[in-house]
Amino acid sequence: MSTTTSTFQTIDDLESGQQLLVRIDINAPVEDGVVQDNRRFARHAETIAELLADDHAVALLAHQGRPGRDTFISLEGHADILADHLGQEVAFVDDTVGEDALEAIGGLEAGDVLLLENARMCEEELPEEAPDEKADTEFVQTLAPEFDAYVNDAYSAAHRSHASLVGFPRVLDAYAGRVMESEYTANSAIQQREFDGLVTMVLGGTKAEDLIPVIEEVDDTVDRFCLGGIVGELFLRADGHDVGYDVEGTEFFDHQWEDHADTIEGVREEYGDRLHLASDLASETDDGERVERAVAEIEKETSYLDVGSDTADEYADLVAESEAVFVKGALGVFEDERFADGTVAVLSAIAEADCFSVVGGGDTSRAIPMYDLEEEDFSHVSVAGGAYVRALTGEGLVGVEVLEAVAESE
Ligand SMILES: Nc1ncnc2c1ncn2[C@@H]1O[C@H](COP(=O)(O)OP(=O)(O)OP(=O)(O)O)[C@@H](O)[C@H]1O
Ligand SMILES: O=C(O)[C@H](O)COP(=O)(O)O
Repeated sequence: MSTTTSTFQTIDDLESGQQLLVRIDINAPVEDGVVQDNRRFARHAETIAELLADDHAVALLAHQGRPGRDTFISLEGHADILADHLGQEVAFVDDTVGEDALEAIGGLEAGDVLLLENARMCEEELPEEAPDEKADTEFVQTLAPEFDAYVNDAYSAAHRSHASLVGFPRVLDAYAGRVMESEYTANSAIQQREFDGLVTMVLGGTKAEDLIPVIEEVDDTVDRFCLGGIVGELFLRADGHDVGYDVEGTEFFDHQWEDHADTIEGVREEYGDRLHLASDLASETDDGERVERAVAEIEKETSYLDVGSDTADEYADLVAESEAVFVKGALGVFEDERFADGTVAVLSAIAEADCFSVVGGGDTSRAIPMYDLEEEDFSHVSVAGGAYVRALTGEGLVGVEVLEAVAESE
């Protein structure tokens, strides 16, 4: 693998004993309102431990979910998971930028860690705007003076132009943490690789809006795309099948369809045989059993939770004959064993094949330990999802670009 030298300052360049604002990405699965551990916590704990060992006081900024979704919750439970990984207390304050937050930050001493409340609970965090506009927000202007420097360890969120990611590095001296550094190096190197054999991209999960632009951008380098999850159903809908519609209170499909239907149509026409869609899907019966149905016989008023076994076999065969396989997003709701077949079939085929492979996604990468697969059987398992596939296209990540701009101006 070729090496890529980072062009930002890292925590190696920090003087000891400072008051630091550290952006991490512990956006994680939520089950019944309770946050679940994923690989991101352990990875960020390593950066934090290193900072504490260097006598810094650390305030952590992070987000969880998106407003309006049931994964949009407080970070209180995240502090406990992080504390377990870190082996020390992580204080939590249910405020991000108000008086309580400022008081908690003011009380920090060397070796302390404080997690601030979900940054997306601040109105100014989310709208995607240019870094300078984000730097001008009250959010950034209020918090920044409390700190000596800013560390961004959130590579997996670096594709978002949000205040906590791009605003602070415009006003504070800024450094990359260890996760930012290692994911940047690994993902940039992957983008530069060339393959003689077949390259397959397996795309699933819930965030179709992140994947559709990627499908267009990597057009020349990927020989076939295997689609599942929400993005797969949206393509089936474009094919005229009765799936890819919101039913039973889901909010995955219709808004993404409204935004991307034209692009999906265009991609279908242009890519033809290179696009592989599910030929069967799995859902749950009233008795809680998994049942499969051929796509031709699909019913509109049903939630489909996995690809069916014919599709899983087909995708596994395509993986087996590939020289390189890139996975982003799960083919089904693998957290429920009944709907893990598609995801596990593809991951197992990769683990058994002699191919170069990358599996990305904060949620998706959890399937590897969950189904007793070995991380060593994959070339790279990224804690990043949207950011990793965007990096594959060669497009810059705004959160990385602002760090590079700081380094250039030094
Ligand atoms: N048919 C489906 N219906 C509902 N959820 C699905 C379906 N198929 C897959 N999923 C969900 O997709 C999730 C994983 O993909 P997703 O793109 O949302 O996140 P990710 O892998 O963490 O990537 P990122 O890091 O970009 O968030 C899994 O948690 C899985 O339950
Ligand atoms: O999980 C992720 O991919 C990042 O935390 C970004 O989250 P978002 O897709 O909700 O912006």
